[in-house]
Amino acid sequence: MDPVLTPAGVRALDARLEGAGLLELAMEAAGRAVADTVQAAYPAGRVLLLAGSGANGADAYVAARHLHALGREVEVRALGVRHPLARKNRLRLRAAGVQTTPLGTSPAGLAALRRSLGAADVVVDGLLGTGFRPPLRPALAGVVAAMNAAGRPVIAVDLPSGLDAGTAEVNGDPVRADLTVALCGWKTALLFGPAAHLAGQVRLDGLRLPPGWALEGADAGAPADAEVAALLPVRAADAHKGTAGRVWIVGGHPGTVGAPALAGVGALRTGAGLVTVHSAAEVPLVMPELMVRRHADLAGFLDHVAPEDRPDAVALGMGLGPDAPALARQVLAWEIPTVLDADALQPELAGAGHGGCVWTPHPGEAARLLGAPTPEVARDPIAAARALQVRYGGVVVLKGGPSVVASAGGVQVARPGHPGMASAGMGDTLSGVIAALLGQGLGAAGAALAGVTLHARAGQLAGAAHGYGLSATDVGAQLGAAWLDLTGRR
Ligand SMILES: NC(=O)C1=CN([C@@H]2O[C@H](COP(=O)(O)OP(=O)(O)OC[C@H]3O[C@@H](n4cnc5c(N)ncnc54)[C@H](OP(=O)(O)O)[C@@H]3O)[C@@H](O)[C@H]2O)[C@@H](O)CC1
Ligand SMILES: Nc1ncnc2c1ncn2[C@@H]1O[C@H](COP(=O)(O)OP(=O)(O)O)[C@@H](O)[C@H]1O
Repeated sequence: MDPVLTPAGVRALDARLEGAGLLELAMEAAGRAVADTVQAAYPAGRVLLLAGSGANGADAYVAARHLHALGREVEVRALGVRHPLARKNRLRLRAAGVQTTPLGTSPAGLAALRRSLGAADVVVDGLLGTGFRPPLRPALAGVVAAMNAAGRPVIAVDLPSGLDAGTAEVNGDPVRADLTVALCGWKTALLFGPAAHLAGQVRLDGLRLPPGWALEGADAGAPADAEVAALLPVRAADAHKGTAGRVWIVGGHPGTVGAPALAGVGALRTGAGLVTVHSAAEVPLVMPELMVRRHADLAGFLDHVAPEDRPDAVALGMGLGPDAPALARQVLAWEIPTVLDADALQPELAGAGHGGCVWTPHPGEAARLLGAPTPEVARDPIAAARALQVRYGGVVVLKGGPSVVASAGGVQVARPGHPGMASAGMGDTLSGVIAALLGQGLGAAGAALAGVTLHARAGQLAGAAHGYGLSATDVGAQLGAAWLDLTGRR
């Protein structure tokens, strides 16, 4: 599990590393990782490294030393040093034979910088990392503008300078990186929204930490594929449809009858043994394996389901219309594993969740549930998911690219899917996927995390064939392959 760290989490980790005498080693590993990335991605040509005065700059000095040792032509332009390890690593760099040039911010200094940028084949941005507090001071804004105008490939150390690590929002005009080497953990800015677009391709590297060190102070965890795969059920050879999970989909309303059908496909393709769609509307039979039942009085039907006839899991709300909250209350009273989606995501259900339920809002629905503007949700999806979980109970999946799963046990950020998934019906499929996993015995948090991961993987597989023409049906068709892929059996 990789940690997702806030700036405060980084400071706490810093203090811990320093206390253990490991900070210098962490910096050495960080700089080396940056140098290796430069070498792998841009193996030839002149490297310009820009070093700030804090530890981010120190990492750049270390990277310069390693690149020099690899035989690369390096130029280092640096601000004054404030951090003791920046001073130490600058001395080491000089001792290794590389002189540094002051990074001036006056018109003459910027002109010199532009000449250096013009002569560089790749630029390393080690100006500002997690110690940056917005807004960017005007003196450095000129430096960043020159970097962006130069059009050279940029590799950022930890995060692009001018990005506030703790938010997905972009203020001002930060460095636009092609690659970012994240150190010791992910940051919100590297994962979500417009901030993440500025980081380019992100790879996590640096010092291997003792287990739990970074996670202890982390805002969230980002699980590896193997950790998610371990959650998936393994079916006995003599399993039958009655033991593989009986799932009900409750949704559909005139005009939105496709939504429950897509959820049904999602459930079938995620291994549910028996899937029945219950609707007040006429739902199309998109797969003959689905059972579809139309009810003139859906509430009355739910009222009269005997406990022994209830399914193993329910997904409710997809295209269900205005009666969704009342119907949700009926099903929640059964206290069986339940996914609540779309029309069931209403503020009046605050506090109605139980330990077996999963709420699956997208940012707009999350904003409605929190009574907050959507940009506030988008700014910090981890905080929003956590707030939703506290208010609604159970487990919350805040959907997006990537999705966040919040439970009483903590918050996890799943792997992202494919941008082609930004199309109608994708969330409906996901609700069926999660319900199928609940029906196969996973707990709510496990089903939510495994569900969004399978769904995202299926999106990637289908996206490779369909690009932006991706449809929820295409994603549904790849769910089985995604399962095999995630478990390494493909
Ligand atoms: N444990 C880990 O994860 C490890 C982390 N490591 C590294 O440490 C980095 C964090 O280092 P850090 O804390 O020294 O801060 P950093 O990002 O260099 O910035 C500080 C400088 O920014 C300046 N500054 C601030 N705001 C500004 C503004 N608005 N506009 C302009 N300037 C502004 C501020 O200036 P001052 O206020 O001092 O004048 C100060 O000089 C992290 O990103 C990673 O690279 C690795 O070494 C390995 C282990
Ligand atoms: N750009 C993207 N990258 C990755 N996944 C995405 C992206 N856009 C949307 N998704 C995924 O697609 C689904 C969209 O859900 P939702 O908006 O509820 O769709 P609908 O209501 O039309 O069914 C979510 O699971 C989300 O994670």
